[in-house]
Amino acid sequence: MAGDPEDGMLSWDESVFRDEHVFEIDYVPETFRHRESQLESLKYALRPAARGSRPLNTVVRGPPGTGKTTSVQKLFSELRAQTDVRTVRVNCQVDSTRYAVFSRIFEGIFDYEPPSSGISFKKLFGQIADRLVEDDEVLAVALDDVNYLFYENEASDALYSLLRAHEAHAGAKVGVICVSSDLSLSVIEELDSRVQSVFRPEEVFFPKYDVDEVVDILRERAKRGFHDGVLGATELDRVAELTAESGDLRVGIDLLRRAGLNAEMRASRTISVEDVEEAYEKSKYVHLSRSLRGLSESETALVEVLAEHDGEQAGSVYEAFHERTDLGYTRYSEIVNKLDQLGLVETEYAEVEGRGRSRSISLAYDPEPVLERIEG
Ligand SMILES: Nc1ncnc2c1ncn2[C@@H]1O[C@H](COP(=O)(O)OP(=O)(O)OP(=O)(O)O)[C@@H](O)[C@H]1O
Repeated sequence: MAGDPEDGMLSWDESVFRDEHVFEIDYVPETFRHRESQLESLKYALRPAARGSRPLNTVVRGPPGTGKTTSVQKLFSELRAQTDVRTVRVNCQVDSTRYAVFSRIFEGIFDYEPPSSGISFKKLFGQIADRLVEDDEVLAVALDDVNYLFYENEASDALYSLLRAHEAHAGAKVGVICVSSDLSLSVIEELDSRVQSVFRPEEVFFPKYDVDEVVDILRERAKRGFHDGVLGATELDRVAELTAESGDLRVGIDLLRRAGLNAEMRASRTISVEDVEEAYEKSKYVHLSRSLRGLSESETALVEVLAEHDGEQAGSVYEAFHERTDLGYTRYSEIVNKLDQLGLVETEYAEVEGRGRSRSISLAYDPEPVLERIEG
């Protein structure tokens, strides 16, 4: 009977979870191992700020889910706790224009949002810089997922303003950490030459974790999140194997949570390999879900049209897109480029008899999981 501790079954008031929150996306882990050298390099770049000087600009690159954001957040919170350095992290997936980036910085410095209308960029920028000079404070800005600024063609303008802050406003000390998870993007080369001439960043690379590192990190997480004995070594190894396939630690964390829920569904006190395998059917799409969440309405519309017209000619895709959104070919092409850079679609130029070169577009995923996530 359920509830009898002898039969390994969970009763209603029991759970496999000690603390389910540790498997949530925004949880900042207490233990953060295997990123020692990257943290050292970032500290080196930020150290001048602690002395009241401008920090070194830095470009951080690495595939998704390799601890880039967590590293920056850890160091920023240390700086806030121990120094007067101002730190602002901007999520460029959400704030993907120069104006939006500076609005977020304004909010970070003044603790309230800038007026939503009628304030020019110049004024916004001026108020931020004046405040820094007045308070004699150094500002460290992390442009997280900076690749999104590139997709919107806003990266050069945003960086140019940040990098030249001290010229436009004497005494303003600003350093920038650009974080990119798009390895096909060479951050420095893609910037305008006027930006390149003032941008000589330190570079820090975050490689994928190997299987042993994943086991080590997830074991710790499981210890905090599950009760003793819930996750065995074999099951943990399977989770790590599946995680290392993509290299994204988020997959592993999501796997642990879902496998735990599956075990509870069976009213079992322990997670089985089947619970893990079943969980993977959903967890393997963690990256897809994240990419879809950051899309605008018209970008989502194109993904949806592609999923519905899977395998059809580019021409009919454009027509269906135009019908749904009323947008023209130029905007359509721009969106295709962005989805391509995000890895959501694959494009290929091919000779079409009698019509010259044309671009074929296909989804990088099966249509069903894509549609499920858009509709859900
Ligand atoms: N060394 C580590 N120890 C413990 N947890 C980690 C470690 N590295 C990453 N994580 C966890 O993995 C998840 C993803 O990490 P993070 O967001 O820092 O990755 P990222 O490289 O910034 O990813 P993206 O480029 O997709 O934004 C987070 O939940 C974080 O807590």
